[in-house]
Amino acid sequence: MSAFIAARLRPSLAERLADLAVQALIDEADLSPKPALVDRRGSGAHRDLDLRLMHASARALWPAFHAMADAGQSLAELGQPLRETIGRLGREGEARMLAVTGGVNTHRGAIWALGLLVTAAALEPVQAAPQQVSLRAARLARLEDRQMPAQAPSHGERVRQRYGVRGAREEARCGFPGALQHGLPQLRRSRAAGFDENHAQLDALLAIMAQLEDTCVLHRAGLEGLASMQHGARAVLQAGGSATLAGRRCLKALEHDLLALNASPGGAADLLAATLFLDRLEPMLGAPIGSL
Ligand SMILES: CC(C)(COP(=O)(O)OP(=O)(O)OC[C@H]1O[C@@H](n2cnc3c(N)ncnc32)[C@H](O)[C@@H]1O)[C@@H](O)C(=O)NCCC(=O)NCCS
Ligand SMILES: Nc1ncnc2c1ncn2[C@@H]1O[C@H](COP(=O)(O)OP(=O)(O)OP(=O)(O)O)[C@@H](O)[C@H]1O
Repeated sequence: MSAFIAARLRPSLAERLADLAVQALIDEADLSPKPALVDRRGSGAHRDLDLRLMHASARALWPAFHAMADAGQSLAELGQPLRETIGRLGREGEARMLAVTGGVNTHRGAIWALGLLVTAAALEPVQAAPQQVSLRAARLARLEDRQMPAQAPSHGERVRQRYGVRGAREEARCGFPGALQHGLPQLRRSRAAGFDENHAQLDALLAIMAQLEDTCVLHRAGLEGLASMQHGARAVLQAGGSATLAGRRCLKALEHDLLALNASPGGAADLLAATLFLDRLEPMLGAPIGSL
């Protein structure tokens, strides 16, 4: 193969970042057994979601992530034009998601979190450590999007007003502490303890759930649901994590409690996808191009 053809077959940076984001969404959806969320076993607490829909939605978002990465590279400056461009691309991504799912919200929070992270990664791919990328994503999230159309209050908006919690916007503006301070450290601790990747990822999800003010849970199950999620997740980790017999017993109890309350930790699931993206980003960018 000539060097010219080989160069044309290499995936671009934007393509690799979109691949990584979509893969993080697919892996998050597939991870099982997640308490009350869509996974390989079923739909959890959801009546309008299933695994096939989550996969179709994740794949349909590839062009949106690609366009955000492209914008990061071409505008090349962390400022208002980039913020407003990715705001528009994020809304177009949501519209595409809704078209593919027949109006069901499969990935609203995930488009927001991963969209910011993909853009932040594309801006300065040589500074790809989780801390560096999430800091740039936070700076983007803190900029106002003046083009944002007025909308009816979202579930998150209503919950924020009712309970005074922070929600998805603030989580991003603070640099995704759920992923950086809880998900990622737990993922790496569980791997270091010798647990397999599936259990390490489940433990990472539980570490996020143990402290997050998840507006999905608050919307469906109020403060009682939030307390159940946080205490139940903490109990699994304190029992030794999802790989141990005692931990698995607690995980079953947690799922039982969440299903009884119709609560589903969708925000924590989004932050697990963000955790997986950040965990894989630096190794992927350091690898020779085309090796993904
Ligand atoms: C910020 C978003 C998520 C809206 O948030 P809001 O809380 O108002 O809406 P809503 O309740 O519909 O969805 C929030 C979603 O975030 C996730 N979530 C819930 N709680 C949390 C939390 N504490 N932390 C992080 N994510 C959470 C859940 O998946 C939930 O479904 C987003 O849709 C948005 O405003 N996008 C605008 C387009 C944009 O600017 N995009 C930028 C580049 S992607
Ligand atoms: N595996 C998963 N299972 C369920 N939800 C998930 C999963 N992964 C991520 N999520 C997130 O959860 C959110 C969907 O939750 P939910 O259906 O409670 O939201 P909603 O549309 O606000 O509420 P409702 O469907 O109760 O009216 C999505 O924004 C999505 O990003």
